[in-house]
Amino acid sequence: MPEVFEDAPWVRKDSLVVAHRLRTYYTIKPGLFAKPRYVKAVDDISLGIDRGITLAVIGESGSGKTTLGRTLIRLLEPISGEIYFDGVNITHMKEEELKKIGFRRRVSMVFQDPYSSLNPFHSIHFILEEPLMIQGVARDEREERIYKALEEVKLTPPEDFINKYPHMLSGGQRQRVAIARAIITNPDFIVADEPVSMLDASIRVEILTILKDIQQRHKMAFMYITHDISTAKYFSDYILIMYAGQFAEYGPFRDVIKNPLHPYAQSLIEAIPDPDPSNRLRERKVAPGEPPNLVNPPSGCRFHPRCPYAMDICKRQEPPVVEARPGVFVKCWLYVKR
Ligand SMILES: Nc1ncnc2c1ncn2[C@@H]1O[C@H](COP(=O)(O)OP(=O)(O)OP(=O)(O)O)[C@@H](O)[C@H]1O
Repeated sequence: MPEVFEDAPWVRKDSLVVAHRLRTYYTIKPGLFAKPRYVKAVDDISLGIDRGITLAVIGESGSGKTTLGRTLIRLLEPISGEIYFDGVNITHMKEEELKKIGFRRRVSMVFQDPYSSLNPFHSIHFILEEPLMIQGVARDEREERIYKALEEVKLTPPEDFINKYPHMLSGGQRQRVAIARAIITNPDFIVADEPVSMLDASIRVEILTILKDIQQRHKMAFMYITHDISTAKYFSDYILIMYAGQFAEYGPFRDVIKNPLHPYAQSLIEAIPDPDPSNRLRERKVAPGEPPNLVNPPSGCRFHPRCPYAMDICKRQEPPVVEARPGVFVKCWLYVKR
């Protein structure tokens, strides 16, 4: 049996990407002499992602998904907890060390906005060549890899695209270039942060299919961040539902979607549009109210002010994470045997 963390038994220690009790806070200084305050954007998250596996991270806007993704690839430094990548503790490594161990080559990110993520003054050729030059890849090999990456994202024939500039491409084509740039260094782990939310609905599936094909062909670990569960179904193996910077529910994707346990997960999943027209008038329970302020989150369970099942203990004490069904972990007092 692979070893798991005793206090986070859903996380295998030998996964490619491991986060253990991760906390990332932003510091805000309201004035020169005022005491700093902290936005608890990621507050005690543990997860593991294996090679060839996609974890969908779902939650409302402001729930800490982007902060989590950026922390895992060390664009941010956590204030506590640990991050392991391929067995190496990278939690507080300096940039030079991260480069030295090849971490920067082995991870990459696809951002939400294909309009601002590509430098408008650089040609597609340069955008794709730059990461390879930084790595010291020889010229002939660079050309070969640029062509291959464009073919992988189905921008073919590549000659039609390499000399173009981002403004000459559609939103979908730009996002394909962003994906090509993300995969050109052959990473082992990709964080895709809402990669299709700014694209026209008609091309979302196409882009998601490209991502899925690439992820499977190269057996990458993949983190797909979205607030839209219906897009995650295209390729997610596991799902982590976050609420207000914290863990709500984790488990196999289909299992959780079919039978969510956390009241927040239930309200999110109930809110997915139903393709069956006969169900369109069915009432859907979306949790009323707003997500909390993460500077001063509610006591106890952070979801209690919006929870239809809130009990006294939920207001007073933070719930532990328990295995409510085999393989499905929930941070909710409803499932704690007392
Ligand atoms: N640089 C920053 N400084 C201070 N607070 C920040 C910063 N970036 C994000 N936050 C806050 O941290 C919390 C989590 O934000 P984050 O962007 O990680 O959430 P998210 O779930 O990805 O939301 P979205 O889907 O809107 O991007 C929010 O309250 C946000 O306002």
